[in-house]
Amino acid sequence: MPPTSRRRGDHRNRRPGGPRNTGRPQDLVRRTAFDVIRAVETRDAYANLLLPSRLRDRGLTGRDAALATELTYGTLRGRGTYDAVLALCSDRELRRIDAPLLDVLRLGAHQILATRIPPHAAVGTAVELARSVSGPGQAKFANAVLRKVTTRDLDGWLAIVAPGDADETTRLSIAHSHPKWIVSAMRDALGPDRDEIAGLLAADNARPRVTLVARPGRAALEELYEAGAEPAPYSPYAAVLPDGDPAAVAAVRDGRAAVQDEASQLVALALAAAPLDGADARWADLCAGPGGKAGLLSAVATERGARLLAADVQPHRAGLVGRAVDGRAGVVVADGTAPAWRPGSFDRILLDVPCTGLGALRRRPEARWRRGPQAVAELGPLQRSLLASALDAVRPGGVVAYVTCSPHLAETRVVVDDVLHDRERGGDRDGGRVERLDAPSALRTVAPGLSGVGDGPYAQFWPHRHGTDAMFLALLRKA
Ligand SMILES: C[S@@+](CC[C@H](N)C(=O)[O-])C[C@H]1O[C@@H](n2cnc3c(N)ncnc32)[C@H](O)[C@@H]1O
Repeated sequence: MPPTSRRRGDHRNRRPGGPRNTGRPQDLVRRTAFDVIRAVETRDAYANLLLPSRLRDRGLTGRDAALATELTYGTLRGRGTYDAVLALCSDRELRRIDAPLLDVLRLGAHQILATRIPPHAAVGTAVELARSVSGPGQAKFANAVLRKVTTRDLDGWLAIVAPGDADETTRLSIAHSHPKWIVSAMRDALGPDRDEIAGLLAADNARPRVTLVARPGRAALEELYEAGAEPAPYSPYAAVLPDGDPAAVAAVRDGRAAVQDEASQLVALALAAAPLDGADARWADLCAGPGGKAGLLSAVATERGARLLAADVQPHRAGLVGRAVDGRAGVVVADGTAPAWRPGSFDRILLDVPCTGLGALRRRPEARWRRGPQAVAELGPLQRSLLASALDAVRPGGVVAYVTCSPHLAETRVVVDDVLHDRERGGDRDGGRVERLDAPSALRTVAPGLSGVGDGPYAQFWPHRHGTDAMFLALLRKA
């Protein structure tokens, strides 16, 4: 299949010289990376969802697929650093360069500065791509810019674009390719450990290991080990797949196991382990789509004689939850802020609210550029409303786990503290007192070796400490 499908006779928007498939796999690899990068920019596509289908469509497998993946992810992640370098190497301001050509330059800069591809090959293939995308004149321009990039290695460029005497936020932002607002937010979230910020930002740029969950009662860890997985450090149901395709593991294909970050497993397991007096049969997951945590929680609930109700406001995502729980939970399309259930209906509730996803930057390479700080403010009212509703929906003595895949304080402790403060003041809801349980202790009951998640009552995972996403957990018991 050609790199870019085009209807026969459709010459609209055709640029001089391309696109064309020369038949060389290396061209197809770079063209595939480029097309995914463009789709991320122009169609708000997600690289981790689009890339696998593009690889399949173009028949790229093995080393070619691995290279296309590295080039796509690396270019998207490193954009902040590469743009700073390209700005010095171009006699045109970056904002005056056509967006597709700028992406070719970023792809070239990534190959020159962060891969073992020989510089002349990186420049040559990028210039060919520029010719195909933008025409011969722009190819000359790309050649001039990228040849300048080859004059230094990455450290040499960093000494110029992110010098030691620059303001710290700017320096970290360029050196680790994170927008400045995220650097500031991460440093605030680290609090007293703020000197770990460089390690955290570096961890965001590292390829995450693939962690699997063996859903209890449905798959055993031994089955995953036999398929090449290795023991994982924390979760009793986790295994790490060092290489290979998770879809090649039979248990994953059957839905008895799944790809799931260890911190995501542990927050669900901590909810299940939180101390509770009285009835313990009705569990709920009020923001369940696409069903990762519901898949685990429903399996644990089934083993414990409890039943999970999993809800999501989006029908499509509720459908995915149905696949993950495979009959072990009720699944409904419901708005968690306007619940169809009566107050006090549940003994345990998982509330994994929509958030900026700043805790999962390792797995979503484009996410850091997609949203600005206003996204945090926009999500705040929904997060507060969902938590207030969840506290209404849990019975007195029951427990709510408030979870985010973001360490941003305005999405984590500030939301919890605000909602509890409102309830204490009487608010317009039932006003019952809420106790903050010690989340790190609850986590240690399921992962005894776990440390570094904070002194409580809240718990915060960190990629640079735990090799997991930066999940936040608050465990709240209604009096
Ligand atoms: C962070 S995701 C949950 C991830 C999920 N727990 C998992 O482990 O796979 C948040 C989910 O909340 C859903 N959501 C957003 N607003 C909601 C609302 N008002 N009521 C219920 N679900 C909502 C979104 O559709 C999304 O699927």
